[in-house]
Amino acid sequence: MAILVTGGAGYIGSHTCVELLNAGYEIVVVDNLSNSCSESLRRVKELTGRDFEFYPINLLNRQDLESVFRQHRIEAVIHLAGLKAVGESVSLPLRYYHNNISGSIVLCELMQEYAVKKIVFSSSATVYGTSESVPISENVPLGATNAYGRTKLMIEEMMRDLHVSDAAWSIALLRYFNPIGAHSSGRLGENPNGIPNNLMPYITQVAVGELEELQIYGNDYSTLDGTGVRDYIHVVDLARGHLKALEKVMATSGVEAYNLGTGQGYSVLEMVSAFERVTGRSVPYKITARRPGDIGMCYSDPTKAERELGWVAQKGIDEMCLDSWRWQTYNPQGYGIFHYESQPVI
Ligand SMILES: NC(=O)c1ccc[n+]([C@@H]2O[C@H](COP(=O)([O-])OP(=O)(O)OC[C@H]3O[C@@H](n4cnc5c(N)ncnc54)[C@H](O)[C@@H]3O)[C@@H](O)[C@H]2O)c1
Ligand SMILES: O=c1ccn([C@@H]2O[C@H](COP(=O)(O)OP(=O)(O)O[C@H]3O[C@H](CO)[C@H](O)[C@H](O)[C@H]3O)[C@@H](O)[C@H]2O)c(=O)[nH]1
Repeated sequence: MAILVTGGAGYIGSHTCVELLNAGYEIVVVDNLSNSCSESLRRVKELTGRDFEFYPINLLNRQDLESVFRQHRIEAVIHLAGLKAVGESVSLPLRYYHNNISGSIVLCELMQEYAVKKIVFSSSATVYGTSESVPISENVPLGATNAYGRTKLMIEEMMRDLHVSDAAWSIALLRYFNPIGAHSSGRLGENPNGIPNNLMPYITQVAVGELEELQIYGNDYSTLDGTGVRDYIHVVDLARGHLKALEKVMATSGVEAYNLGTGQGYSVLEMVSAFERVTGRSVPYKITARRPGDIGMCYSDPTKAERELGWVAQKGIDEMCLDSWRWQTYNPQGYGIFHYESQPVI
């Protein structure tokens, strides 16, 4: 029996594969490499000393995906595959609805057909929309402010309806806060395409000299120093949260949402100074206008995950900064320029 990991070649997926393999699970990975490359999976194998099947397929291709269900006895699915760039989702909404929602529908249809009814889904704190009553717990009203966020909300709703239709479904909706950091080996990390949108990859690229300076989007929020506050979580802690959620969905049925965050908020300026302190590098910055759509403060109440999954984030901000920096310095070009067609078969 194996765990099917969709989007396993990506940032969070590759770290989750390492944790699954280290915990002794058999895995099967599917990923169309639209935002990743198979080098990450080669490194997952190297780091864990374990082998697994990888299928470079698109979830939207039902025949291809069905062949995976036919060839393997899948016990449960960890569904991370999806497009995630907020700005792009605003300009290309159909691409996001089609990829994320249709991909999830095809996956769930096949799961139903093959009687696999256990799934851990990558949702996001983005489903809390503009809610700023921190800390944010799972039961506050949901909303989304962009097409990407709406795909997450819709998939959550679709999965709830699946459980209404058949109580045997067992579903964990994991609402990630802000994943940063990298594997401590420096071999796996986030590999953004082009200029990063997110704070930590931008900071590391400034520190390494690839980008000139960080722009801090606004210092007039009602936070301790006026800059935006977020709940940064180490990607390895996040990956371990998937294992805890997996144990839960394997043991029970039902549908539950869980925040995966540390419960602690850090401002942009706090992040910059933590990074500078830990790495000894300076991060020049300038304060600019607020970024449209941003909120001032967002951090989790993670107590439900602790209570029901037995999961607590362990890694602090220093380790997050150091691991992000190690990844950046060891891999200045990320995984390099990889083209799916030219990849060796692994
Ligand atoms: N990184 C974050 O800040 C964050 C926050 C909240 C939620 N999430 C969600 O977590 C999941 C993983 O995020 P990530 O940061 O690892 O992103 P990522 O882009 O690194 O990984 C997603 C993977 O899914 C693959 N993929 C996309 N569409 C596919 C399709 N139709 N068929 C097969 N594979 C497909 C991509 O090639 C990529 O490898 C995503 O669903 C994302 O929306 C991420
Ligand atoms: O160059 C930058 C980048 C970011 N920021 C600031 O840094 C903080 C974090 O920004 P990120 O872009 O790293 O993260 P967000 O919280 O804006 O968004 C992320 O987390 C959300 C969930 O909370 C969604 O999942 C979303 O998809 C994901 O990108 C914000 O205050 C932002 O204004 C800057 O000042 N300069």
